[in-house]
Amino acid sequence: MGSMKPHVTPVTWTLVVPLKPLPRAKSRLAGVPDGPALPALALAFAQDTVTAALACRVVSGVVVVTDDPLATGELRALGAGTVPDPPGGGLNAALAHGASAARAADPGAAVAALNADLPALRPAELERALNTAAGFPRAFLPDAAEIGTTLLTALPRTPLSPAFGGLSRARHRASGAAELPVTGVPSVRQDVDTPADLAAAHALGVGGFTAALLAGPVPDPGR
Ligand SMILES: Nc1nc2c(ncn2[C@@H]2O[C@H](COP(=O)(O)OP(=O)(O)OP(=O)(O)O)[C@@H](O)[C@H]2O)c(=O)[nH]1
Ligand SMILES: C=C(OP(=O)(O)O)C(=O)O
Repeated sequence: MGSMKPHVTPVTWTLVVPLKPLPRAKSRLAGVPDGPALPALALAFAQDTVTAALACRVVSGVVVVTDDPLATGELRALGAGTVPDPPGGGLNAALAHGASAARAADPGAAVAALNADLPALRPAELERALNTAAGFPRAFLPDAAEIGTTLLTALPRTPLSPAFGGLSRARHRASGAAELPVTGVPSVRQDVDTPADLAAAHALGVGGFTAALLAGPVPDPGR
């Protein structure tokens, strides 16, 4: 006798992670007194993001889009693939290029853009967000500040159509993407742009690369 459970096709995802050249990254963290150098911090965030993403059971691969030579080597060493930015394109062109590269390698790939600044990312929380996203052609997760986006997903044969930057939550919603009805995934939403974000990520628990850089007291954003 057959099971009464509905048949659910498992979806595995190729994640596309954009990363600016490290010397230009994380400019809004510049106010942290006595903090680690910003390029080192940006690399550690990306290393922790990629490590957690590759440990997620529903992630089949990670493609980092970056022009940074140091980050390219370090993230490939973790098991990510890398592609350079298309010339002169900016963030959304980089993401579209990464999604194209993923689908050139696997035409049936489900793809998702994930920010590189999620140092507290937990594989189990990412899995819950992605499993929820499997129910929508295109979907997104707003960032902790509720105005931006940390994750944008597209099922096979659906264009990713990224519209990141600034007030991207409203832009992604207006584009027809579903806002993911998932709660309890703070680590997927906690991007780090400001000293206050860094303290919030630290409270959630950051990965090993970022923790090593932050060894010692966390800078107090109110100081
Ligand atoms: N490949 C690529 N990634 C980008 C580009 N612009 C931004 N990113 C990445 O996109 C994500 C969000 O970027 P932003 O918030 O604009 O930049 P940021 O370096 O995180 O922070 P700020 O310098 O403080 O604005 C981060 O993972 C960035 O590294 C780009 O032109 N190319
Ligand atoms: C680019 C974005 O992120 P950030 O908050 O890092 O600017 C965004 O949220 O669309």
